[in-house]
Amino acid sequence: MLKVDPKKGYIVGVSGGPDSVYMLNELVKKKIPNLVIAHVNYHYRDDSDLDQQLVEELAKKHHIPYRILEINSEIYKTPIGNFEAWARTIRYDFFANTAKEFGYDTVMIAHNHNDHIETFLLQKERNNLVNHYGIAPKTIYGDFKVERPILTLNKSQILQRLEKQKIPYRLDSTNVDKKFARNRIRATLNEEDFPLYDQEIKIANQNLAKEMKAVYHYLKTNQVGDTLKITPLWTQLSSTLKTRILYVFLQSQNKNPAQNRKRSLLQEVSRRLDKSSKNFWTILVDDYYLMRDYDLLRLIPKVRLDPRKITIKVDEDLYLVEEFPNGYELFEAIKKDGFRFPYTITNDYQEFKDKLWIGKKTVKNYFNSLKTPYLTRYTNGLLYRRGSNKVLNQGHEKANKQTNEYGKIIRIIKRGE
Ligand SMILES: Nc1ncnc2c1ncn2[C@@H]1O[C@H](COP(=O)(O)OP(=O)(O)OP(=O)(O)O)[C@@H](O)[C@H]1O
Repeated sequence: MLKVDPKKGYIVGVSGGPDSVYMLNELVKKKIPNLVIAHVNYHYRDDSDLDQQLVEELAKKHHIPYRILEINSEIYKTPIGNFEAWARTIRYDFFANTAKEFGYDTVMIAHNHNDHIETFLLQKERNNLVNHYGIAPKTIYGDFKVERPILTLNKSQILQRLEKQKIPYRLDSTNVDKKFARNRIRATLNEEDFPLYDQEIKIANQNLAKEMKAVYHYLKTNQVGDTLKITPLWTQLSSTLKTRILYVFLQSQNKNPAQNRKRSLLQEVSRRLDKSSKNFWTILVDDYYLMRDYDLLRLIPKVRLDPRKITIKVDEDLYLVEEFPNGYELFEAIKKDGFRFPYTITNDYQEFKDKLWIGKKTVKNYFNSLKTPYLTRYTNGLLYRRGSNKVLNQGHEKANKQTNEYGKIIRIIKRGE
């Protein structure tokens, strides 16, 4: 059992199954004073009340405060996509709330050695991109820590000890409905092979740590917020490293595509980045775009690129220029043109790149000659008068901080002050 600090307070996740009942019993034996038991009754199975009953009895017997979360079974009338993931979020959020209530910062969970090995084999089989192989003894969930004190104990050891000490438990409810793949792996697992797997996991995690060093080295010099620079060095990196750099880049921006989508998406991005002839492409992922913009890879919320077209008919509409990052430039262009309303403004680059002209060039050729970033092309507004194909502004200028200031002026004009 991992070290437990008797001066600290802990939330203990007890399902009523053998692992968590054993863990709780060990903590009681160690006389850890500040424990709180947390149990979720999902009401997913008919006998889940018996699990809750056992947990409550244990809490009362050992004089440990406890919190129960009961899920209303009505919720199962509408289908829940990924049950495991949903149940986990409910559980961890409840643990977090309980920890907050008691002013503690750590939750104890009873994953065992078998869970650890099974997880690793599943990760390997699925070729998952992960932050750690197997189950980590300590992790972070939001503001609190998750510790797994019995991670080195085999299931058989736990069952034997429970048997020996005549400690009652409920059949591990959480395992009954475990996914097919895990059950298949479980059925073929032999605890005698665990030392071999442990060695394999150790090496896998060591290699991962080395890889992460290279990843951070690249990101340190080439990532600025939601933008990743693709340097000439990129093509020389191994495909594994490229995939992982992209993975960590997305994670750093809280963009985490579902596991089954992740690898294929990152491979696709990596493949496209290697085709250096294309300066621009986008891939829509959920509510954001991954955009190649010359030597940059950008993450952009979808709404930012939505094409818009507005008309400015009178003075009172002038404030609408603020909808575009180059609002200041647009206002200046209207002023220079002598306020000859109506004007149209659009950021629909795709639609107008060959139809509108800036000087002697089409918008597309004009921007290409200046190597204007595609983000600018798709967000900045182009100003023209209806019936004319002549753009009255330059459109390639970066977003201007003065926009707001001019916005104020525009509002003042609007109010006629
Ligand atoms: N209904 C529950 N109430 C309280 N604690 C629970 C409950 N279900 C699970 N736990 C805690 O989580 C541990 C792991 O349970 P289980 O193996 O079902 O989780 P998992 O789905 O593999 O992983 P995760 O803990 O990340 O959800 C249990 O031993 C117990 O400590």
